Amino acid sequence: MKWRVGMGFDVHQLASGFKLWLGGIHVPFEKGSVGHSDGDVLIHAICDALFGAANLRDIGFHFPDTDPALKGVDSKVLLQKTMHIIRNSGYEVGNIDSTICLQQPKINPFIPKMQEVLSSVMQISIEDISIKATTTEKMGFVGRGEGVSAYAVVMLYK
Ligand SMILES: Nc1ccn([C@@H]2O[C@H](COP(=O)(O)O)[C@@H](O)[C@H]2O)c(=O)n1
Ligand SMILES: C[C@@]1(CO)OP(=O)(O)OP(=O)(O)OC[C@H]1O
Repeated sequence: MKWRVGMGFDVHQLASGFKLWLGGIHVPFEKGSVGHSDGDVLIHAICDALFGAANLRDIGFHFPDTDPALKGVDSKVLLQKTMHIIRNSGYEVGNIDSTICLQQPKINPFIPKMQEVLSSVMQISIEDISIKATTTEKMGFVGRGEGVSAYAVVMLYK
């Protein structure tokens, strides 16, 4: 069996008047993520980790932020399309580990639902999807509440 690792990282600005989408679910908060899409930073990091592991460029290559058809798109649709590309290349997902960097709100209570939604979209087991969270102890752009970032690591096999 051939195993390949990939990593993904993404950042989105947080601003009032936008919804906070994370891991495919809406997290109630006074600010939301700004993006060409719905700004789901965790899904974007996972897509980049998947593309990276398969050496298939990145999310912006496949889904350009200049494409008017993608304005406001649900990132779950992008993840579904990404999985299609990955499976068409002969790969299956081993497991995912990820970390969301967000000063507030606390997202631990939402993680089981995110795992459930991502499992359904990606057609992989919940047990293979790890989601963690950290603040940055009030330092930097995340700590000041100006943005949210996410890291993801994916193992693929074929
Ligand atoms: N947005 C967040 C950030 C963190 N958590 C949880 O709190 C723990 C402590 O965070 P520190 O940044 O102070 O280390 C962290 O391990 C997470 O379990 C969270 O739920 N949501
Ligand atoms: C998802 C895409 C496409 O709608 O747009 P954004 O929501 O701006 O997200 P980003 O992670 O900056 O880049 C990937 C884009 O191509």
